[in-house]
Amino acid sequence: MAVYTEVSDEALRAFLAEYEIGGLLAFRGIAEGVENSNYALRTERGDFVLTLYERRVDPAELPYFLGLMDHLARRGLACPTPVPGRDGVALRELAGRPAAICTFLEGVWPRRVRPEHLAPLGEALARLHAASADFAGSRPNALGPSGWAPLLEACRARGEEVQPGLMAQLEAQLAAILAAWPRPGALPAGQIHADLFPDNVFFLPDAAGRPQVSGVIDFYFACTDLLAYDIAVCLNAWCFEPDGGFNLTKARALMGAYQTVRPLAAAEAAALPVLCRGAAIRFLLTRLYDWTHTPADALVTRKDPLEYLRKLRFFAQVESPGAIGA
Ligand SMILES: Nc1ncnc2c1ncn2[C@@H]1O[C@H](COP(=O)(O)OP(=O)(O)OP(=O)(O)O)[C@@H](O)[C@H]1O
Ligand SMILES: N[C@@H](CCO)C(=O)O
Repeated sequence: MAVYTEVSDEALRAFLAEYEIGGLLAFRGIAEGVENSNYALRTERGDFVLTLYERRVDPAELPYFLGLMDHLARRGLACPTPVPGRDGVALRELAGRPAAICTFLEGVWPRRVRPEHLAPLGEALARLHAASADFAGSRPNALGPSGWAPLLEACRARGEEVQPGLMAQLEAQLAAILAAWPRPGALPAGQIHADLFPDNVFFLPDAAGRPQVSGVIDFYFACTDLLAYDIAVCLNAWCFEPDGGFNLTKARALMGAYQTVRPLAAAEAAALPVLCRGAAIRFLLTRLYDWTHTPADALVTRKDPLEYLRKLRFFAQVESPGAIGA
């Protein structure tokens, strides 16, 4: 489910008349994703994705997201490129919602992550960081360290229903993470994706059958924060096996390929364990919030918060960055 706003054939044709992308041949709602309404469009000029921005996206932040995608695409990163209308404006309105059309990216995201995915992922992430170095915009990370305590409070009333004792554990973990968090200015910062999970990275095989990144999507959590925090998000999202075990081979492949493009400073490598704990508690808390605030019969699939409690515990006992591939 991710078509909250229905668009009639007629309204879409009128909307497309504002663009120079040819006449509409076909369109369909895209079921994946939970935040926004997405439609795949085929026009006389090719394939596109139409997004109508829904409740959780602040319209004032859309110029940052679209500007960043445009900037990265111009620098050769395979990410959706916002398509402007005839008047040069990409952010428009359709069916009462802010809306934009972006280029369609080929490829599929890995349902099962294999070690071969990690090097192309690491290289793509480092290229994203390098390519955004001269991007002029900025956006504070609303889901960064200063947002975690308020999120925890918002979960307090019902968090214990998920697991008894959970809130006390999270409080202790959060206090330890915040105490060890890098001071402002201590590590390189820039534009980060901040949600680079497997379902946001498309792959296609090269001539030898090896997976290559064909697209990075969903920049709607992107923000200005520590670059190494993006690596920490990936270590959480890509390097654990279904049985809960941490896969060091995957982590090393990710880190090694990242560093062929942007070598980590010693301070970044040293901070990686606490950044991983921070990333784990971020996804734990947003999942816990959704779990405790979304009715069980809602159309949206709730994600398991406890998966991230296990990851948080793993990273809390890591003693050296080498144990997680740095
Ligand atoms: N530019 C694109 N090219 C090809 N497919 C795309 C593109 N953008 C989105 N999609 C498809 O739409 C689906 C949903 O997109 P996306 O992940 O951005 O949704 P969302 O609802 O905004 O975010 P979330 O994943 O956070 O719920 C993707 O899984 C993908 O199948
Ligand atoms: N990727 C996130 C959802 C969007 O932030 C998760 O798996 O919890």
